[in-house]
Amino acid sequence: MSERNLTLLTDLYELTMMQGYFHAKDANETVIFDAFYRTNPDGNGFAITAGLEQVVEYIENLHFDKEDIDYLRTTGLFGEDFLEYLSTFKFTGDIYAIPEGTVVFPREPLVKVIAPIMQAQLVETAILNIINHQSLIATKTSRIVHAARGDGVMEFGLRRAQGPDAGIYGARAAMIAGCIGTSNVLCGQMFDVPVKGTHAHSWIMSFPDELTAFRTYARLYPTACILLVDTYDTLNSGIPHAIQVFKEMRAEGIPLTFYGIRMDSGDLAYLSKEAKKMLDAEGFTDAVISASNDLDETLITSLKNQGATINSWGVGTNLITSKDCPSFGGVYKLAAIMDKKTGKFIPKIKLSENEEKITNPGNKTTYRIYGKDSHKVIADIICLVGETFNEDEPLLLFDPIATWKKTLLAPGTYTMRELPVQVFKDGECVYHSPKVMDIQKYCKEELNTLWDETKRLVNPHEVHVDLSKPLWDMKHALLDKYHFE
Ligand SMILES: Nc1ncnc2c1ncn2[C@@H]1O[C@H](COP(=O)(O)OP(=O)(O)OP(=O)(O)O)[C@@H](O)[C@H]1O
Ligand SMILES: O=P(O)(O)OC[C@H]1O[C@H](OP(=O)(O)OP(=O)(O)O)[C@H](O)[C@@H]1O
Ligand SMILES: O=C(O)c1cccnc1
Repeated sequence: MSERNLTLLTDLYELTMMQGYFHAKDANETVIFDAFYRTNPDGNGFAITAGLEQVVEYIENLHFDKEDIDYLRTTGLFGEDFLEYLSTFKFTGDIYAIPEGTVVFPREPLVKVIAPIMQAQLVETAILNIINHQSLIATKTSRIVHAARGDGVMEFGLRRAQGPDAGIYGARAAMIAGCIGTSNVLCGQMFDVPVKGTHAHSWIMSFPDELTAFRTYARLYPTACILLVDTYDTLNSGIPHAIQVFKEMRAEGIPLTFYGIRMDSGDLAYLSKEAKKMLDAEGFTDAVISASNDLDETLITSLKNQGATINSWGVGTNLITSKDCPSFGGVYKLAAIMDKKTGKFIPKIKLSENEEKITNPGNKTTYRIYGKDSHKVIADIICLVGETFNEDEPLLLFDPIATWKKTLLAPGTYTMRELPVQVFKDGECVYHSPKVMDIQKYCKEELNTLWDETKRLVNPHEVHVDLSKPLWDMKHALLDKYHFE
């Protein structure tokens, strides 16, 4: 997969603009673009950024093959001199990004591209496509995992994903955000993540009777024996038959290490409580009681509140498609253009009637501020590259819109961490993507830095993302300039 050439995975306008820059402008003009999003998906209090490894692969493989150029010629839009230029095209710029699995908030540059304008423009679409998709699924998964309150959540969505890529990379994002395994075997192979599963109704239906189906499965997979109990009658047939098989295994001295039932229909709260009683009565107190059937964070929360005894969750459709929030609104905006004479960046701003949509200009970075004792996030601050902070001095934070709202952090009460890292330098990758399970561990630590109030699923407490005074001043100088011009 890493060999895939995704160079033409772009919107046509990126290429027509590129050709325009090639002819009409200095094609080597260095610019800065920021990829960021404006609103957390699903009304969540944060997002989890994901997809950087695939962005790195995309940038590393960026080149126009002969077939790509031949195809572009057929559109009739591009001149031979431009097509000739494309034949030697490669990415030569710098990229900074917030590592995968990090908790992020609106307006923070997740990826910053500093490159000649033709290169920086071309990569817009693919970067957004990759980051938007995986960050969406990672954020959705973190909500589902949160609702499960420590129970394992398995990703079962491949059959319902919007095509193979959404299945593979969605499962990757789900693993980053805390699933304990995926049913997607290709994802397991590609990213070295645990693959897990039970069996389908067809297994039961293919045998003359349920008991024989269960016995056969138990003999084949005694150490991972989760039996699907709802094919015929959960309480009167499925669970009694499962118990009978577990008893037989016990009598034969087969260790019951990981065993239990899965329910895929009916009232999961009622059925799980009944199942627990029946299993406990026979001494199977540690049996797994797993459930699936169009689950999501709301249903899992409801089932928990109803006292369901489910301790393992299989979630497919609603997770892999992020069904109730199908897009992550990441955008890619020009933030600065380098003045060739001075080598300094000239900040650029996109105006809007909607204050939230006015972009933050300049060459920026983001710092996270933590309470020194609590180690929890206090706020984030977007500032200009080169600004320095001293944790032994007071730090004044102010709301960038309602500027009278201020917080003064006393010296020694807070710590700061810069979020983005350098990923490409002069076109060379200088970043090593961690393994997915290591990103999952890091993501868990990240979630631990949030107060519960920010993690709640409905009306979470908002973490403020402020601007430093120099950035705020720069932004407002530009706003004044455009207002008066
Ligand atoms: N106690 C419960 N409280 C809230 N929702 C539940 C409860 N039990 C099940 N559900 C959810 O209700 C939805 C419909 O469940 P239902 O029992 O109707 O499944 P079903 O679609 O009839 O089953 P089948 O797969 O056999 O068609 C599913 O999303 C399921 O997860
Ligand atoms: O419900 P989801 O969250 O999407 O989880 C995946 C579903 O896929 C399987 O069902 P199957 O495809 O056999 O269809 P079913 O819904 O009719 O059981 C499984 O039994 C789950 O119900
Ligand atoms: O292994 C399972 O139980 C499974 C896998 C995919 C979809 N539904 C269930």
